[in-house]
Amino acid sequence: MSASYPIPGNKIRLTESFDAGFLEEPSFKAGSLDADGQIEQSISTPQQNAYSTNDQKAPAILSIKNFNVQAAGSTILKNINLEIPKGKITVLLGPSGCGKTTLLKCLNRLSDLHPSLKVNGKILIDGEDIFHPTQDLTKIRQKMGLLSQRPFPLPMSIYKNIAYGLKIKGIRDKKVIKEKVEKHLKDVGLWEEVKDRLHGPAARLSIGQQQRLCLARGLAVGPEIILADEPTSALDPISSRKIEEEFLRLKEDYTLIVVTHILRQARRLADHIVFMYFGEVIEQGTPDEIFNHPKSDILKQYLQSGH
Ligand SMILES: Nc1ncnc2c1ncn2[C@@H]1O[C@H](COP(=O)(O)OP(=O)(O)OP(=O)(O)O)[C@@H](O)[C@H]1O
Repeated sequence: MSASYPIPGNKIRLTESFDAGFLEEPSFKAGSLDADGQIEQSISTPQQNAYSTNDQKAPAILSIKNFNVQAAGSTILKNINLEIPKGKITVLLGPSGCGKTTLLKCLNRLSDLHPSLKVNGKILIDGEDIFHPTQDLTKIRQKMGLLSQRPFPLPMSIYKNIAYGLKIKGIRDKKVIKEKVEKHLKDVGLWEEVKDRLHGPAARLSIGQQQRLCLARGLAVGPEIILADEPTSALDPISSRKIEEEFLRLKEDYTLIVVTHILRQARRLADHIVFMYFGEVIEQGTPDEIFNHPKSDILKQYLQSGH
């Protein structure tokens, strides 16, 4: 894969776990920080702080204000100011290592799992700062569920995977659980495919089906916002399109923030696109603004590279 723009250093992978329903991953392991300071590079293009020229009527569900993340003296995210519109799909776009995943994981405070990350600034949901010391972390994570790159169904039946999410929400009534299992499987377009084997192991589903199951389990927790980190990267094209279709339907009831570096996926999904580079927001706007009228040279180069 060649690119005509410098790719940010990316020697550390994030593979941490999340306790509230969307995924159960192996525990976090951090390697050494890229020492060459590339991510300290400053971008000359000014950041646009308002979200979209065309989306300005959509209320913001999430406000990110003067938000910075540092690790070992290097800047990973620099002065991020974003308003995430409610009931829309916001896509975080940018080359590998530009900080998309870090930003996504700060939104539901998975950053807490990385003592090396120093965070400052504010992320407001319903007017409350999620980093305030008195915040209830469980509530934050219930509001914002994360769907990861690869599906991690729990080692139990399809039915129990969803029931697990419902139990996190405090639902115990068996009749209600049964109804909601069906509802959430329908929400993700999986019901017809699994209704005759609900008590079979989730692990026997295809990877694409497992990803939709994890999405359904996350929905059962009752989030307002769905965070998705390259949710189709492990899937074949047909399964990927199914996830995209479900996302487009889900935005009627939820706000989605999706990390991708697949340009065509961003075009298909996004109401609003945030282009990031070296830890900064370079440009943001509607797909038409970003793809047909890019302003900054770096975005133009990125689009030309086809990544
Ligand atoms: N816990 C951490 N400690 C130190 N550095 C980190 C940590 N987490 C991420 N980084 C660094 O921050 C930078 C941004 O990483 P991040 O995973 O957010 O980028 P990304 O845009 O999501 O990349 P990709 O598309 O490859 O997933 C990288 O250089 C990465 O090495």
